[in-house]
Amino acid sequence: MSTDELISQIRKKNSFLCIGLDTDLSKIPPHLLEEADPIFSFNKAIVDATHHLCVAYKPNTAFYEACGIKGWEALAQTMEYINTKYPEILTIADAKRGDIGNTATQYARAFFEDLSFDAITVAPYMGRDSVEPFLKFSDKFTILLALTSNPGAFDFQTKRIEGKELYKQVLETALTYENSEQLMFVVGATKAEYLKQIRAIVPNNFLLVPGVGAQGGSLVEVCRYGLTKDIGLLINSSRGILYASKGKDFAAAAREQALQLQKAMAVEMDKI
Ligand SMILES: O=C(O)c1cc(=O)[nH]c(=O)n1[C@@H]1O[C@H](COP(=O)(O)O)[C@@H](O)[C@H]1O
Repeated sequence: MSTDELISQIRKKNSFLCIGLDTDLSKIPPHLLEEADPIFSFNKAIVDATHHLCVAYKPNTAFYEACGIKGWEALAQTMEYINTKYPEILTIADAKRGDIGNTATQYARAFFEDLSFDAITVAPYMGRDSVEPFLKFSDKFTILLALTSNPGAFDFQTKRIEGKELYKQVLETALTYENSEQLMFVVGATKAEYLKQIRAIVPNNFLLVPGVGAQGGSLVEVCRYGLTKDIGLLINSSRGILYASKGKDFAAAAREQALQLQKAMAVEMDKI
């Protein structure tokens, strides 16, 4: 998927919502546990109930890997379902990979070729040769962690090295990578006050912003400095949507939560 196609989907749906498919067997409605593949059944119901309100789905691979082969199969089935039934929707593998070049190439093949994801989250710590193998896939996005939503973000990311915060150096250096126009950056919604400075460094790249809802980030605050004339934002919510109800109405409850976020996004888009 190209950036232009993503922007056109956002304008069509009046939404820049990304729904995180962090499917946790201990949190899904108990009646689904009787099904042959509870993870896929849950994801299918969530996707069918919310696809018109969002432009991206982001399965976090940890939740699938934790279930072994069955989890991996459920992830593959979920991807096949979304890509077949809703091909216009961006799919993000939240895998947070990062390794030396030849290994990075295998990660890229696993998620872009085998599972047909449109994008993957990548940790920048190992530098250029660990990121560029992902960027070689021309129709795919590589989403680099810049300033994350968790408290531990202050351990390293905001520390100054030679006078400049590490997350700023990540942004600036990543822009020198080959095919950097295919980069997006992760900025936590809990760090909204940093967005003005971040936008000054990366005015054009999309930002993936997790941390609204369960982690306490504010959508309005994120939009204040993050939104650009070409939108430039994907705001993610996982638990706040997926687990709105543990009853048989879980998909309708998820749709309602997604609708509230979509409506708030439409208001923000009207301001630009
Ligand atoms: O890369 C991510 O998606 C990510 C980066 C970050 O800084 N913070 C963060 O919460 N995430 C992911 O975004 C999702 C947030 O989930 P909720 O807090 O339930 O909405 C989880 O899958 C996290 O792993």
